[in-house]
Amino acid sequence: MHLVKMHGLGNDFLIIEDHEAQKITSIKDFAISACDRHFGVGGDGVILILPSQKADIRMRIFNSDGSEAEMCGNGIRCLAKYAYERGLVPDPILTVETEAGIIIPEIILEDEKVKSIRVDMGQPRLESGEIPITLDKERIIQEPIEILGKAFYFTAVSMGNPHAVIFEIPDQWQTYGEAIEKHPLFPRKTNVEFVRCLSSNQAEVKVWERGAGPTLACGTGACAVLVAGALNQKLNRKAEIRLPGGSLTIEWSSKNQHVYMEGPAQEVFHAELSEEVYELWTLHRA
Ligand SMILES: N[C@@H](CCC[C@H](N)C(=O)O)C(=O)O
Repeated sequence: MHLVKMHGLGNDFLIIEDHEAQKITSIKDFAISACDRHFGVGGDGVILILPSQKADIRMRIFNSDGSEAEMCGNGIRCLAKYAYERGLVPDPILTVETEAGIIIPEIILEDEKVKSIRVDMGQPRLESGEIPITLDKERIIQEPIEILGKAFYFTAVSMGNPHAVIFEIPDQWQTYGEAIEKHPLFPRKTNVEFVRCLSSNQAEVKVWERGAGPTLACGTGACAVLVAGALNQKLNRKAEIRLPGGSLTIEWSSKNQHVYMEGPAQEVFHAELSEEVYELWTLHRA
């Protein structure tokens, strides 16, 4: 099986095209084994590039625990670069069908090379039913929650996938992140962003991802931080979101309310997975 490893700010993915993906019997088991950093290839998730009836191509994203997510911001930049450079799409502006709807990445070229990818991420969803969250309130903005004996305030934003944004970075943020991910308030679990605003144009963020744990970056998470920051008058509608793996520029347009994310994507290596390894992984998971 042929796969390509890519990353967006250190948030890393195994990219697999449709004809190769058809060889996989259980994508959940495959994602767990392949993403293992010791016994597998290593990655935060697996991305499948599939044909689409509604857009140029379709993306499916599976976290390293095998769960499927609706959207992935860093992943869609990787997919866009992959698809453009291999001629899977004709134009630098492409449409991608995701479980969160149609998303539109635009390849930004410099000297005919891909410099960055700017993605129209669509409008954020703020209604509690759309997050989803089981609180009887229209929107969840600076809502108190007690986690492991500590009081937090969080703002809930969906970028197709759920995010809980907290304007504080506690020492034990990973422990709190894991507990919030699985809190019963979130029936589909949640990604968690811990934020320190450095100014109205810059924020530092630590991310605990649903289904993957701490990652070096999260594109949808950065978008959720900007939206939550603007809603709480902590950030302007355009800001640099600094993640452990690097920065993303995020803008929430006041014209169409769409969120735009710009950042890089990098190819790391190609791999051929032997039948022997695939069988070993299958046995290991059985
Ligand atoms: N890292 C991604 C988000 C991947 C999915 C997420 N873990 C979820 O389950 O929602 C990003 O860059 O957005």
